[in-house]
Amino acid sequence: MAPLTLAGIERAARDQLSPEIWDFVEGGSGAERTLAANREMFGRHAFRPRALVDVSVCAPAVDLLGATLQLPVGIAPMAYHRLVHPDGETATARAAGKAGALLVAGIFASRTLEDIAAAATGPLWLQLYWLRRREALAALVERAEAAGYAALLLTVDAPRIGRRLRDLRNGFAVPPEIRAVNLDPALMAASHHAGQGSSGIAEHAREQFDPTLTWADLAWLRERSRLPLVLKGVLTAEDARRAADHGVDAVVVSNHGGRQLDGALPALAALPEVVDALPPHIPALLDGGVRSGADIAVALALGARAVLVGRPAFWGLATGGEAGVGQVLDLLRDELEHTMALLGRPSVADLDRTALAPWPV
Ligand SMILES: Cc1cc2nc3c(=O)[nH]c(=O)nc-3n(C[C@H](O)[C@H](O)[C@H](O)COP(=O)(O)O)c2cc1C
Ligand SMILES: CCCCC(=O)C(=O)O
Repeated sequence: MAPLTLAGIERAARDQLSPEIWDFVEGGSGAERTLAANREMFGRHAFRPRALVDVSVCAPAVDLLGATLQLPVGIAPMAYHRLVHPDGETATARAAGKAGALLVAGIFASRTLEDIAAAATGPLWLQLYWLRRREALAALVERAEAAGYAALLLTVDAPRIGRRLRDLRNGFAVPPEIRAVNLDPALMAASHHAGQGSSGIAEHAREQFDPTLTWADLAWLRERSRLPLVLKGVLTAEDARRAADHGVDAVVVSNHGGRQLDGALPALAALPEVVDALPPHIPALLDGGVRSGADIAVALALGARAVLVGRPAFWGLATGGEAGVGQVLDLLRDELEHTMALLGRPSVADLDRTALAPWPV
């Protein structure tokens, strides 16, 4: 029987992957408090269903940066999809396209930007980290534009890599056959060797990520590209206002799936203050702990335009390649439509804060 929940797909994925790769995918930083809290926050909300509403058609489509998403879901940027399946990002792209979802390809994609774009049939964005080697970034931006990427997403919560204790214990390094093929191998060498008490990922970031990045640097990206700019990793009203002041086109409310600052606000808890601080024309997306269609409904009701899912896409990819990612997205769609119907809110426009109450116990 097909899995009935994402948790079922998660269990199957665990059986497929080596313990080191499983820990890299599932793990958070520090005591994993933020990782756990991302999930727990969804349980703090109760739905306030309305009766006697015609719900014969439930339509979860939304507009995002000029495109229509049939499903208000994107696949969060994740490094190295080939860690969990030999097809990697092209399989993810095909599945996202079929489901009407967005794919955010990562700067550390293990397939070329051009191959991913060729496989994509829906909206596609490229995620960037602020590399010291700015000419490598400039080259990626140029390639992304030429290949038809629709937006650039800059991740701003990772001036260095969080203390991911599982990876440190495992001495995690990216296996040599899996490569960030869009970057010069010399730039990526550190990722493939774990130093004493470190991980390849952490070493690589120490060497290559530029922690001097500030708001003033956004102009550099703007000068090189006319693509919309999205910031990922905004958790406060202050930063939301600054993003708006700097002409950012959208933000992702995110703590990087609990992998960066442990103890940081759960993403869902930060969402209302960010939404309230942004002018209405700048959408906020949310990621971290979204594991069901009901979770998506909660995020939309609190003002998110769409959500991103990270780990669940890897569970699907690990268990069934393109079809597995498709299964994850189809399940999310079924659950979301089901929630909208029983909640008496058949369109996304009906999903507002009146749909929720604090869980009463
Ligand atoms: C294995 C893995 C790799 C990731 N790689 C990146 C990355 O390269 N760039 C980035 O901005 N975020 C990265 N993230 C964070 C995701 O984009 C996203 O913020 C997070 O996974 C959302 O939480 P969720 O996994 O609970 O859905 C990664 C997350 C995971 C699990
Ligand atoms: C240097 C690769 C970082 C990938 C990442 O962002 C993550 O694992 O969360």
